[in-house]
Amino acid sequence: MTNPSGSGPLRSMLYVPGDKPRAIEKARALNADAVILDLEDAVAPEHKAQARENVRSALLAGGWRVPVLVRVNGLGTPWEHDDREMALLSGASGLVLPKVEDACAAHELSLGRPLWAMIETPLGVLNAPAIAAVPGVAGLLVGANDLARALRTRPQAHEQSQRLPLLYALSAVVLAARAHGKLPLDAVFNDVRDPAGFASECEQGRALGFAGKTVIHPDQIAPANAAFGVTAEQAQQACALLEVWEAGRAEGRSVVTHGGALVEGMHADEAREMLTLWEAGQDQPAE
Ligand SMILES: CC(C)(COP(=O)(O)OP(=O)(O)OC[C@H]1O[C@@H](n2cnc3c(N)ncnc32)[C@H](O)[C@@H]1OP(=O)(O)O)[C@@H](O)C(=O)NCCC(=O)NCCSC(=O)C[C@H](O)C(=O)O
Ligand SMILES: [Mg+2]
Repeated sequence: MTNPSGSGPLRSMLYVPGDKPRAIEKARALNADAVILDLEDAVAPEHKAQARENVRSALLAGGWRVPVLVRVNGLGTPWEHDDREMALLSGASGLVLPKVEDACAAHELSLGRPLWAMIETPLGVLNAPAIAAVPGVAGLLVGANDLARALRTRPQAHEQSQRLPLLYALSAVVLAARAHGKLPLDAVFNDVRDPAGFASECEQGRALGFAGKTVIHPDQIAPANAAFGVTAEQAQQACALLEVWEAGRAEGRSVVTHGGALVEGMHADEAREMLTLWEAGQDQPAE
């Protein structure tokens, strides 16, 4: 799925701690489809002010190839006002607001810049449809660490069943976002030294309907881009399906078969969407 604040895909969104200037500089050359400069949970209270200045400098310096969002501290914290002002005045592509629990919070921060609402509390999940409906909200990001903590679930204890304790919430976020034409982005995978686990979680996220994945380490970018992107083979299959579909339509048919399987209008739409994503992916630098 493509990015509402730009034209590219949003297969991967990389969190970068605002208090790590080296990581911020490194992020410029990485192939994530968007970068989130984080002022919230990755930054200790005593480093908040310095992190805000680092992020301000990085934004004002410019030269970013992809949208750069700022995750501000939450409403009601001592830092939220200064974070928000800095992000808006320094040219951030959008804001990420943590722990959004209702539509009012999203309205409050909807200031003409795309807003990405994090759903990471039980109330946030229950109110996700109203939050997604706020016009300035571009998408919903799942915060599975905070959510698991708040729900007292243990997703890791269910490795074989793949996030079973969170499945209801994950699907609720996808449903809410999709119902309002917004983008759902899957949660981070904490173990940066477990590529197999990460790939498997990406596959699950894609199957659930997420448009992409939030990531925390450079090594997670390429696998996320692959999992949420379109392969050359898939693009070829989409072209072949569309050929069969168009030929059927020219004969006045609205149902055809391709490789023995039913093809209707929604399958043709899906194939067109895949080709759009494929073409957008071709504009990105090679992995
Ligand atoms: C997870 C990490 C702490 C791992 O750090 P470390 O072991 O030091 O990583 P490496 O030594 O493998 O790093 C290799 C090089 O890559 C750079 N690097 C690492 N991470 C990033 C990054 N995110 N962006 C850019 N560059 C990065 C290092 O600087 C090394 O470079 P070099 O020095 O040139 O060799 C660490 O990866 C990290 O801090 N990740 C981000 C953590 C974060 O942002 N957390 C907050 C967002 S997630 C969240 O809050 C969850 C959500 O809210 C929820 O509730 O679930
Ligand atoms: Mg969180």
